[in-house]
Amino acid sequence: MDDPVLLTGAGGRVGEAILEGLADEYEWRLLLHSPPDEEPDHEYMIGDVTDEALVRAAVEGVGAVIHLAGDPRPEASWDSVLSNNIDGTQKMYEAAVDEGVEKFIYASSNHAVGAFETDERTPEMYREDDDFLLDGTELPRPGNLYGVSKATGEVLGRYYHDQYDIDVCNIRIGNLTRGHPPIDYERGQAMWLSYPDCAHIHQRALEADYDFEIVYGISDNDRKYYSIERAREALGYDPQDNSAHFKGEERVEEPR
Ligand SMILES: NC(=O)C1=CN([C@@H]2O[C@H](COP(=O)(O)OP(=O)(O)OC[C@H]3O[C@@H](n4cnc5c(N)ncnc54)[C@H](O)[C@@H]3O)[C@@H](O)[C@H]2O)C=CC1
Ligand SMILES: O=C1O[C@H](COP(=O)(O)O)[C@@H](O)[C@H](O)[C@H]1O
Repeated sequence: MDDPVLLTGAGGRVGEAILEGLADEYEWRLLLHSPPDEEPDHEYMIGDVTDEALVRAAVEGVGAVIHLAGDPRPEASWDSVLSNNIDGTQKMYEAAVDEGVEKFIYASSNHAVGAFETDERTPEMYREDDDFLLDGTELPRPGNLYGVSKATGEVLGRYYHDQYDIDVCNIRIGNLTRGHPPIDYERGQAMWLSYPDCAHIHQRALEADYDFEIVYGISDNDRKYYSIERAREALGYDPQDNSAHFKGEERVEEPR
C-alpha cells in the first residue's frame, strides 16, 4: 500500500498494537477521539466518526482505512453501539467509497459469534481435547448488543463491497493482550491475539489481494475454536505466537 492509511480509533489498544509494529511501514493518518497527551509521530485529526464532514476530510487521499473506532465493551448499551459502532461505521464506508478508497479493514469481534459458546459446549470448547471450530463461513451469532453491532459492521461491508466494489476485510479479533495471554481465563487463552500478531494480520490485510473476507484474528494457539486457515489462505497471515508457550506471564517457549 503506497497511499496513506487512515487508522481510526488509533488511540486505543488495537491501534497501539498496530502502530507499535507498523509505524514505519506506512504513511499513517490517525483519527483520534480526543486530543492526545503527547504529540503523535504521525499526521492526525481529532473528532468523532459520526461526524460526516470530519470523516470525509479524514479519508481524503487515503488508499486504505483500518476502522477500529467504536465502543469495544461487550456490555455496551444499544444507544452507544448504535451511534459509535453502527452509524460510525456506515459513515466511514460512505465516505470511503465516495473517495474511491481501495481497501477497508474492519475490526470485527469474537462477540459477533459469541452465542456459539452455549452452556452445552462450554467450558469444554476452550480446551485442547475439544474439536469445535468456527471458520468464518458460519452466520453471525452474537451474544450481546455489542456483538450485534460488530456483525452489522460486517454486513455493511458486504453491502459496500457488492454495490461499490471496495475491497473489505473483516477481522474478527479475539482477545488482544500485551506481552502474555490472559491469566486464569481459558476462553481468552484460546482466542489470544498477541500484539505482534495483531500488527502482522493488519499488515497482511493491507497488502493482500482479496474482494470480501471474514477472518479470525487470533494467534496460533494450540487450542483454538476459531480457524485461522482463511486468514492464512486469503491474507498470507503467519502468526508467530501461541498462548500455550506461556506459563502465566512467563514465556516458556520462544515464538516460531
Ligand atoms: N481489544 C480487543 O481485544 C478487541 C477489540 N475489538 C475491536 O477493535 C476496535 C478497537 O478496540 P480497542 O482498541 O480494544 O478499544 P479502545 O477503547 O482501546 O479503542 C477504541 C478507540 O476508539 C475511540 N472511539 C470510540 N468511539 C468513537 C467515535 N464515535 N469516534 C471516534 N473515535 C471513537 C475511543 O476513544 C478509543 O480511542 C473496536 O472496534 C473493538 O470492537 C474487537 C475484538 C477484540
Ligand atoms: O470484542 C472484544 O473482545 C475482547 C474479548 O472478549 P472478552 O469478553 O473475553 O473480554 C474484549 O476484551 C474487548 O474489549 C472487546 O472489544
